Order: sequence, then structure tokens, then C-alpha cells
Amino acid sequence: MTNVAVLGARGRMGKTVCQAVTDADDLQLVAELDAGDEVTRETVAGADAVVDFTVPDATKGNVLAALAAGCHVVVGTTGWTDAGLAEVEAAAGAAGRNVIIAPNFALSSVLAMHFAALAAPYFESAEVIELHHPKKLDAPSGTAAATAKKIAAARAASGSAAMPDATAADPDGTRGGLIDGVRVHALRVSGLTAHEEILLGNPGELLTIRTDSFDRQSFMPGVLLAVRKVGGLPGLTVGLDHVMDLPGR
Ligand SMILES: NC(=O)C1=CN([C@@H]2O[C@H](COP(=O)(O)OP(=O)(O)OC[C@H]3O[C@@H](n4cnc5c(N)ncnc54)[C@H](OP(=O)(O)O)[C@@H]3O)[C@@H](O)[C@H]2O)C=CC1
Ligand SMILES: O=C(O)C1=N[C@H](C(=O)O)C[C@H](O)C1
Repeated sequence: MTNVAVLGARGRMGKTVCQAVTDADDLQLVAELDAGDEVTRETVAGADAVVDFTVPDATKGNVLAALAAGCHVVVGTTGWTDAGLAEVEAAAGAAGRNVIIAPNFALSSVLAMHFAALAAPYFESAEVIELHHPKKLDAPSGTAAATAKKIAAARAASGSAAMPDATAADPDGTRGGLIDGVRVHALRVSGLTAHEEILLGNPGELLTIRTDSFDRQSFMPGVLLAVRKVGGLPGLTVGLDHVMDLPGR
């Protein structure tokens, strides 16, 4: 039996994770913590693994505290910087505990990112559109940022030329943000949950890769997989694709 503590337990994702852990035969929910609760050896109540779905401003502090409390950590919260990841990697090494951070635990989204990276070298244009519920705090989504970075890395590795774009003026920023040279567009619309579209184009053809999370249940198989695997993946792992060991990575 693996003991699990959930941080952000009163949030949209945290509540869903608490239920999924409770429903799993091999996992036991031992602590539900939220804003205002300290993360200590006592409050995590013997957890082997801590799951963090909180807010970008709090997640790094939570991860460092959970490592100090002797736990492995699985993180879904977005907003990570390279410096923050390096700090966590060092802390995990020092504590002898492991951390998995994934911008998206939905299998459809992990596969969409993977397919986009595989396809990117074959197209001259690539842009990312992410669509979310209006209560989301950060933009662009962590998933869209990761997607853009994977596309950019694949294009760089294959020596792709710069994308064609004749835009000479964009005073209102309607061409979207640029992440590693890839355009990213963020939509916030009531009724949506979490969605992403990746458009890859050549003269006369278009490949559209789309992923839709209609329900937060979609993230649970990935979260539980990470909880079950984190003890065996030394140090810091970023992205569920590494946990799933996808072919062609
Ligand atoms: N990786 C993935 O697959 C997914 C990632 N996410 C990401 O997960 C995060 C949470 O999303 P969501 O559940 O929708 O957000 P919510 O706002 O619904 O939940 C966040 C919860 O964390 C609490 N909280 C705030 N500060 C702290 C703290 N210091 N310690 C503990 N808890 C705290 C909040 O409390 P209060 O409201 O009182 O501030 C709230 O209950 C976001 O970054 C989101 O982008 C979301 C879905 C999937
Ligand atoms: O805030 C959300 O809802 C989501 N956040 C993650 C992100 O920023 O990529 C994952 C998913 O898109 C849902």
C-alpha cells in the first residue's frame, strides 16, 4: 500500500485526485492539505508520495517542504521556470527522494505533444492554440509552453528554416506570444475545461492535432501512474512521456 498526501485538496484538481486515490485499491489517502496548511513530516502523516495541484506561486515551496519531509512528489501545478526545476533537482538529490513534474497528465495531451514533435520537422509552419476555462490563473498553459518547446527543439534538431510570416505590424499582439520561436495563442472561454490544438502547415496541406479534456477525470490515470512510478524514477523527471516510456522519444 502506498500512502498519499494531496496538496491543494480543496481545489478542482485536488478534490478529483483525493477521490481517485481513495478509489484505488493499492493507494491510501493519508492527508488532505490546502492553503494555510504547513507541509511537514507531521502534516503529511506518513505519506510515501505527496501530490501537488496548488498554484504557481506556491508549488516550488511545497515540493521543497515535501522532500524535506521525506516524501516523493508528483506535481501537476504549472508555472515552473528552468531555475525552479534546477533547485528541485538539487533538493531531490540531497534528500534521496524523487519528483515527477508534468504539465499535463491526460494521456491524449501527452500523446498530442509527442505527435507534434514527431511531425514538426516535416512542416514549415507550426502554431499552438490552447483553450481553457476562465478561472485558470496562468497563460499560456503549461501544456502549450511545453508543446511549443518540443516543436522548437524538433525543428532545431532537423535544421528547419524560419517559419514564413509576412506580418509587418501587430500593435495589439493579436499574433500571440512567442515561445522558443513558436506562436502560442491562449483562449479563456466559459464552458471549456482544457483543450489544445496544434496546427502544422505546408503549402496546400494542414495537419491538425487536437486534444480535449472535457472532465478532470481525464488526468487521473496519468496522476495515479506517476504516483505508482515515482519511487522508482531517481531524481527529477519532467513530463509524463518519460514515465510512459513512449517509443520514438
Ligand atoms: N498537470 C496537469 O495535468 C494539470 C495541471 N493543472 C494545474 O494544476 C493547478 C491547480 O489547478 P486547479 O485545481 O484547477 O486550481 P484550483 O484553484 O481549483 O485549486 C488550487 C488549490 O490550491 C490551494 N492553494 C493555494 N495556495 C496553496 C498553498 N500554498 N498550499 C496548498 N494549497 C494551496 C487553493 O486554495 P485557495 O483557493 O484558497 O487559494 C485551491 O484549493 C494549476 O496550476 C493548473 O494549471 C490543472 C489540471 C491538470
Ligand atoms: O489549469 C488547468 O485547468 C490546466 N492546467 C494545465 C496547463 O496549464 O497546461 C493542464 C491542463 O491544460 C489543465
